[in-house]
Amino acid sequence: MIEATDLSKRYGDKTAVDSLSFRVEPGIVTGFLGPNGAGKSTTMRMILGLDAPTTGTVTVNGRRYAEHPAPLREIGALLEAKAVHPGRSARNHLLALAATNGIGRRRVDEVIDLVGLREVAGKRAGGFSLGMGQRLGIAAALLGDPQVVMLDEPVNGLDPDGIRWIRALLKGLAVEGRTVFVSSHLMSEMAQTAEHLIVVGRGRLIADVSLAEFTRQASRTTVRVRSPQAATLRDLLLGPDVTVTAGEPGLLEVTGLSRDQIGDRAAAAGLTLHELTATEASLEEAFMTMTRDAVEYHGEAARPVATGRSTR
Ligand SMILES: Nc1ncnc2c1ncn2[C@@H]1O[C@H](COP(=O)(O)OP(=O)(O)OP(=O)(O)O)[C@@H](O)[C@H]1O
Repeated sequence: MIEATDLSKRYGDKTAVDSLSFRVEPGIVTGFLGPNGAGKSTTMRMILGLDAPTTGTVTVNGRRYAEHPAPLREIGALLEAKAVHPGRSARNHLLALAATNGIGRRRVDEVIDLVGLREVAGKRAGGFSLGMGQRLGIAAALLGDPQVVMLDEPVNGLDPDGIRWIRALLKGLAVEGRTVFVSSHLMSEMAQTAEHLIVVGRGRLIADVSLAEFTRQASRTTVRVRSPQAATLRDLLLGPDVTVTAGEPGLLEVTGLSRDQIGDRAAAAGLTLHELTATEASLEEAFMTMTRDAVEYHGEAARPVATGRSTR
């Protein structure tokens, strides 16, 4: 388990992480989601003791990283920056890491097999593709057979095969009962991978919610209805929990009724429909709305982060 309590990090007058409190539970994949610059990498660096918090604490399995006698056995991490000697083979890189952490050679071969690098284990890591480099980084993270695995944007730049492989690996690690914490700035990616979401914006916690709950909240359906008798239809549909917005002539946008209910009511009243389309807000849209609100609340410096990511 990872537990952050009132965790903050300031660089000069820049607050990268702002009073974050959350728990990352074992047995599931938890997504750490936020737009670029939200403070995800900084938080992960503090979890690993690479950056000292300005205030607050963060523990891994009940202790700060540095207080663990063998931290690699508690938490394995892959941060964005790679630290592999390009002239060294994948196996030698892992052997060196294992030796300095009291881990046996057998485990090196195990992790090489686990990440599918057996055939290239003797080759120079400098010649590795991005995907192979990522696998090597994950092998290093798993070397100590840690209960907690943490990856910063692991699918960035990977091809679909690599992405599928990482998703399956993360889910497998969670099924084994491990704590799996993975960051991304893409809601669509987290929707495929994570069961729980911790969402941050401008260093602050915006949501700590299951994916199922997030999806339920996000998926408000709107039905587009086009009819030559739009005004009559509008009066027919309006009710206590129903909103009807009139757009261009003949077009209505309805929330609070399903597509079928609208079609049935129109048919019963003998009204003609030219279009009846249900549109669901995508998770990506819901995420952007959520982070944009938080970002705006915290001032104009954040605006480009939110608006710049708009897909529309
Ligand atoms: N060493 C540093 N000195 C000054 N500012 C920093 C430093 N490290 C991070 N920041 C700032 O803190 C904020 C959070 O950065 P961080 O890298 O943690 O965000 P992130 O959510 O990981 O973003 P990304 O998805 O782009 O990696 C950013 O505004 C960044 O510019």
